[in-house]
Amino acid sequence: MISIEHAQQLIMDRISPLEIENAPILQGLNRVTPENHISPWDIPLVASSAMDGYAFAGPGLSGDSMKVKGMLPAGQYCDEPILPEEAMKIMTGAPVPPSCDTVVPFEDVVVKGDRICLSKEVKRGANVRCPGENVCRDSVVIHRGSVLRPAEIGMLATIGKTTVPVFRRPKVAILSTGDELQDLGSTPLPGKIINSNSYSLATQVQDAGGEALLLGVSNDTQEATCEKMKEGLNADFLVISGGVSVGDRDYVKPAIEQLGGEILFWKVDMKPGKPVAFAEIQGIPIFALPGNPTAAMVAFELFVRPALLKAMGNRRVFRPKVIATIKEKLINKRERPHLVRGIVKLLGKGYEVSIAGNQGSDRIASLVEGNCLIQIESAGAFAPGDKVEVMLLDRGFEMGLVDHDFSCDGPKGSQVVRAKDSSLRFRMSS
Ligand SMILES: Nc1nc2c(c(=O)[nH]1)N[C@H]1C(S)=C(S)[C@@H](COP(=O)(O)OP(=O)(O)OC[C@H]3O[C@@H](n4cnc5c(N)ncnc54)[C@H](O)[C@@H]3O)O[C@H]1N2
Ligand code: MOO
Repeated sequence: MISIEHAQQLIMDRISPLEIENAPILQGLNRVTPENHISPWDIPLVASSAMDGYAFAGPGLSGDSMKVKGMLPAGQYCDEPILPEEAMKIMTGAPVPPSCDTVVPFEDVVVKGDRICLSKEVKRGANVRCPGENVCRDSVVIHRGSVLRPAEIGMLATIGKTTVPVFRRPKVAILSTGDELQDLGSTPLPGKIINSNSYSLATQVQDAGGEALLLGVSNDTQEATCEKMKEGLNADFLVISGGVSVGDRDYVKPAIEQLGGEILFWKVDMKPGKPVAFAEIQGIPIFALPGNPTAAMVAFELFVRPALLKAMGNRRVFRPKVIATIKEKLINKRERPHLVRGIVKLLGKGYEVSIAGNQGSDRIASLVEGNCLIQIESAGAFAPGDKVEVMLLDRGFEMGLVDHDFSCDGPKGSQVVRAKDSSLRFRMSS
């Protein structure tokens, strides 16, 4: 059994960034660009007004009077000379006429017929944006390796780009294994359950920026598992859930071997998620995650998400961690480090974390209610008030915006009930 960190290292060593493609800028969001982007022009291109007001040749003294020659809206250029003791009415963003260098806002003049009178002193150059002041021609405005957020997309548009080179999104095939699985849209028969992992894992892929391809379910035979896995080898990654432990019908490892794959590790010293395996078949990275829904999602967070982010050119691939004050006692009597699902809140005095209900590896409710993982080593113990490191799973919480409060009243006619083990409260219509 290897450590989480060692497993992550082995994975990262095997993942290289995918090819680069030119995407329309609207499809560049949250992706990484491998190139520096240089502005072909100055912004503003010519000196322009920062205020709605009057342009004139400055400076101006309080009481100075000027004749207003006309009006310049944004988008119109005027090279007509403006003489001393003359001014041009000008709107924000309009080019300042070449014979002017100063703008006085409307608020600082008194208008008398076709003349204005300055009500205070105006320094030369006031309220004028110089050429290149915002963006300088030939300067790098976005550096290679940047993640394109809305601000970067806006900057690309500012410098006239319609497309942007970005790393390709990985195609990630998702396969669930197990005779007990029924398709979504049916009601589970005794002994059966709905295949939920395909959907949680597919959306984790999407959330990371990848493209999920659902392969459906393979039955618990080695032949069926091999057949379905072969389909997944057309993708960039294959993520499998279930069938990777030591049960009589756990065929994922034998199927990988039958397909000539190399298993790089199996079993990580962690709970949930111990029986996770990482392999390669024909150069395609294969993640075999445990079937337990929470174990599968936690293992995805730790191992698959960073790999997908690296493939998309990201330098920061691991979730951020913060120090939080724990509200309850937490003890790990197990032999494995435990990744406890928690609820972290950003309060005025910093982060505070509580435990998200029952921590069974099957309890997806702990991830519905929770938004972070608290790692506690084997035989570790935290007392209320201790500072603990928590991994934020959720972007709202990176900014401390979301408050998971399940106690609010539901719609009229509904009542709040608790799941049997009180890990989650939810609403039921009466
Ligand atoms: N004797 C041992 N038994 C088990 C061990 C062990 O070390 N020795 N490890 C346990 C741990 S830890 C885990 S985790 C599970 C993982 O087992 P598998 O990966 O082989 O998963 P399955 O047995 O196929 O399923 C486990 C559980 O998850 C449910 N499941 C499976 N697929 C889905 C799906 N697509 N959607 C929703 N739920 C799913 C499945 O019905 C089982 O209840 O093994 C322990 N056993
Ligand atoms: O490690 Mo398992 O993942 O306990 O459920």
